[in-house]
Amino acid sequence: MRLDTIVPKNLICLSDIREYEKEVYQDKADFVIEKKKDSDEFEKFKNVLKYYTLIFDFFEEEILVSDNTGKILFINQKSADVMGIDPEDYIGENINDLVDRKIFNPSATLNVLKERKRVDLLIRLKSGEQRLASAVPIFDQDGEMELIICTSKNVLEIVKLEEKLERRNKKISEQSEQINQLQREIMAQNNFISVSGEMKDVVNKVNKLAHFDVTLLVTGETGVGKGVLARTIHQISDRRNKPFIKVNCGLIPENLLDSELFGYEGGAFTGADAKGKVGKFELADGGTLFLDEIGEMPMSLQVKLLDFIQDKEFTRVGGTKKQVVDTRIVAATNRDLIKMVEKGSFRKDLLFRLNTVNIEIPPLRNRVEDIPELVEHFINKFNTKYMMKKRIMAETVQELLVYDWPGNIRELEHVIERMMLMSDGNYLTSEDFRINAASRTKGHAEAGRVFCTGIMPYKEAKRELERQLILKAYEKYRSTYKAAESLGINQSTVSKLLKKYSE
Ligand SMILES: Nc1ncnc2c1ncn2[C@@H]1O[C@H](COP(=O)(O)OP(=O)(O)OP(=O)(O)O)[C@@H](O)[C@H]1O
Repeated sequence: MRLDTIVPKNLICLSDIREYEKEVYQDKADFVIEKKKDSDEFEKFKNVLKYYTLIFDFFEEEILVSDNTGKILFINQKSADVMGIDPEDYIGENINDLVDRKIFNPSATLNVLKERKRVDLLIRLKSGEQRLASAVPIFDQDGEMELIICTSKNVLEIVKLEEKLERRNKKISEQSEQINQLQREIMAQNNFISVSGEMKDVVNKVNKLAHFDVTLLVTGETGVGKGVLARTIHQISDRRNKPFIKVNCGLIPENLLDSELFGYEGGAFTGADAKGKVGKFELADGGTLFLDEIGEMPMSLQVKLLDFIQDKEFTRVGGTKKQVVDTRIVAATNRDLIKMVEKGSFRKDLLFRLNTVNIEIPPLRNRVEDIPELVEHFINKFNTKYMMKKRIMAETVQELLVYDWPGNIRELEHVIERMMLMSDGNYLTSEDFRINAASRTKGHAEAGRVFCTGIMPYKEAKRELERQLILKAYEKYRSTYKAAESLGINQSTVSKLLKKYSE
């Protein structure tokens, strides 16, 4: 409700309102009624006046309104209390009188009268207390100054608030420094190397996202570090003291994956434990479930996973009761899930759910600045492991920088290990690299030959050949389907053998 719609038109300034109010309270209603005969309007006005007086008196801020000559029109209760005066004694007086009586000094209102613009200044009250006064001029339609509204507040309170704010900001920055420190320590503990700008961007993204309970999808070629990153995310997150459970969806045969992930009730199927079994989702309750090679997950389980992401509940195999767990999902893949959706082998709705936030780790060839530090890290690691004291020639590092690294960091790690084991001297040379680099071994594989270098029991040799073939194919493709295709066998055989030889 606007005041000017209620207040009779001839009562336009606050001094008139105050007068009007006086008339009301002094029972001189005749005068008012004579001014405006409509008694309904008068009643409405009386109420509005009452409300506005109440509202202004309720304000914590001190308010003093004067006209364009400095004549005081209105003083709210808080202002009167602070100045130690009775408003009635001063309504109609000039601001100068208050200044002369040293009720306060200087006056922001008097400054506005001179400057015709907003004035903020520190004033001192008779009590010696300081206040911050802000006075603003109000102009009419013709640009004439009509009113000056002056508000003032306790400086001490402002200072106290500022100090409080400063203390809080300091605490926040200390806390965020502690978080940064923790993040740096975790990265260091995990030997997570990120020298390049590309990897620094990844680390920044992880640091921002780790604390939010959002499902994450980590993508990148094989061996770029998706697994290490998933563990790092868990350790940075507030779930760090709860379990981190990893499941490689490509390593577990399709028919077992459901019960592995979601568990089963006693006697759910032939051969099942009579007591039932808790699945990985439950084991990871409160923590993180890392679903590696998510692209290998069968369609039937994709639906179940999608339901879980949406509702945080699932049913064990052979059960009917809904299990509710607080498990965060971090998934990873080196496959192109968009293409898989197009081909119909991955659910579009699941991809959308997983892809809410995607962290893409670039291949090593696109962030060669990381190579020298990674090389140093792996040399130290294998020196400790094999009790060696080997180092690398600068020119060898140069060669490592220009190599393509199709198997990324995992390949680099294996090449360094091979070089260290096979080299004769204490310095790894370019020759060592050329002999042990993956491109060399690739040559043999492409030739499709297997050499026997000695005699051993037939069964043992067959088993060893099978083990090497399966692990090599999987290491190269990181997909049981692709590995199966390259070996000319079916995917379930690859899954079964991988499980057998990975244990
Ligand atoms: N930033 C890094 N700093 C140090 N070591 C790393 C880094 N990233 C990866 N590694 C190392 O490289 C190897 C491969 O990493 P990881 O298994 O996480 O790769 P991945 O992308 O999950 O591979 P895949 O797709 O084949 O499962 C591991 O030994 C890991 O410790």
